[in-house]
Amino acid sequence: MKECKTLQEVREEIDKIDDELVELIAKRNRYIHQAASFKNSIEEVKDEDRIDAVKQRVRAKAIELDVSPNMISELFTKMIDEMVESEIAQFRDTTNF
Ligand SMILES: O=C(O)C(=O)C[C@]1(C(=O)O)C=C[C@@H](O)C=C1
Repeated sequence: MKECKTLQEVREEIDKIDDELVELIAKRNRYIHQAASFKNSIEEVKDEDRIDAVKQRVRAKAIELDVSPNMISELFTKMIDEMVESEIAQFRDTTNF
């Protein structure tokens, strides 16, 4: 990690990380759309067991990296909720459900 000399430099680094985060979320979203094509029902699209497993995994990762697990849980809950809705919309579009 870079040792910054000024607040301006810190903010430039934060901006770069924010761009990377958004790019990664967009990439995750594209995989969500691929996932829809492997599913045969709305129950499969909204797979509660898998959602729980994802959330548990990222909570454990947050603890390992010393980041608030509650913050990570909230971020992932919001992100997955939105992605499930968009996966359902895509599923309905492609299956005329
Ligand atoms: O793993 C899947 O089946 C996905 O579609 C991905 C994902 C996720 O966002 O992680 C989204 C919807 C599912 O309900 C479960 C998990």
